[in-house]
Amino acid sequence: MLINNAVSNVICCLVFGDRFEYSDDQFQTLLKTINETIYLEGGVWAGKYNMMPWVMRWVPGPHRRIFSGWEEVISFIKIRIQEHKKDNDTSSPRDFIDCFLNEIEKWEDDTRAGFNLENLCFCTLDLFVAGTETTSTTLYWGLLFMINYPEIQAKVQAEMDAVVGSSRQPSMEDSDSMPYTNAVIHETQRMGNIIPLNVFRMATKDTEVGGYTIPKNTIVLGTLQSVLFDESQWETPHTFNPAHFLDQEGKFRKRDAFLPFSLGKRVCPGEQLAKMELFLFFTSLLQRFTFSCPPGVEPSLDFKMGSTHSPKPYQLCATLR
Ligand code: HEM
Repeated sequence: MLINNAVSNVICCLVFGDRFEYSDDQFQTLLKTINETIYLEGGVWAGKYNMMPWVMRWVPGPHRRIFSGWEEVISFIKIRIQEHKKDNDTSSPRDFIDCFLNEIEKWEDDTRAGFNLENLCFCTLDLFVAGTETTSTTLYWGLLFMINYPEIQAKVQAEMDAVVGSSRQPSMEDSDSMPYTNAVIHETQRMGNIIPLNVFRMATKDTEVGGYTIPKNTIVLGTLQSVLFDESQWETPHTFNPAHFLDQEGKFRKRDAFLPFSLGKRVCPGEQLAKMELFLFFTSLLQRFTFSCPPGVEPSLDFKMGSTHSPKPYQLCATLR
């Protein structure tokens, strides 16, 4: 929960202009709701609902919690928007909501521009949820890989000690001097494969792709798992191997098949922010702590599959370095 809250605070500052304390029970409950709802959305009950909504609407089951879950998050956002409306100073926007409110005012005569309160609510929801869940889940994978592969963790820490030391915090400027750590973070994203099926999209017009015709309104899934584990692209696709991102001299190398953020027009708009967060959180944690399995517990890479592919809850020991 601490990592989830810390990560969420980054996007909360940008969107709501505020962070939430680790002791804020209401916010902790909201994070749990987001977590559970995203899990349920990828489950079998949600699948049944999508196939037969006219029947499933009346059938009891966990799929009903998906609706109440999002209602809870939307209510939270609506309250924040109302608060912003009360004290928004158009000459000095504080955050995403203020900027959007200014655009609503600017475009009030043109309804086609799309700047209205409903869109503000759903754009805020997208940024808040996407910015919270994905980066947290990637960090859970990162720490899980570190307790499964302590020798890799030791190499990251050795690089950290040489480049950053222990008296200051790591910064993005250190990133280029830390190829091994960068390779480990990239390999975490590849093997963590947190959005294997990508986000569902729909063809807006008849389209030709690779000789196939995709009629208008067809739902399209550009699966990311197929590239992240492509046997023609990766030397050891099913093994956690930071060398995938290192050349002969140990320098960082980019790979064409590294597409956890997808690509094209709908590529993740949070890619750059997420990359910064992953580097800063991961390095700050490994600078201060060594992570290991609790005594008597066998390390495992068990996962659960909802809308995201995430590790099953696990315990770990954090020993101060
Ligand atoms: C490790 C972290 C992240 C991963 C792996 C990730 C991955 C993705 C992927 C695969 C998509 C779908 C792209 C497509 O449809 O082709 C997406 C969409 C999106 N992401 Fe991220 N994301 C991450 C972090 C973030 C962050 C921090 C934000 C917040 C700024 C964010 C905001 C969004 C939004 C708003 C969309 C929907 C964009 C649209 O509908 O056009 N993501 N992300």
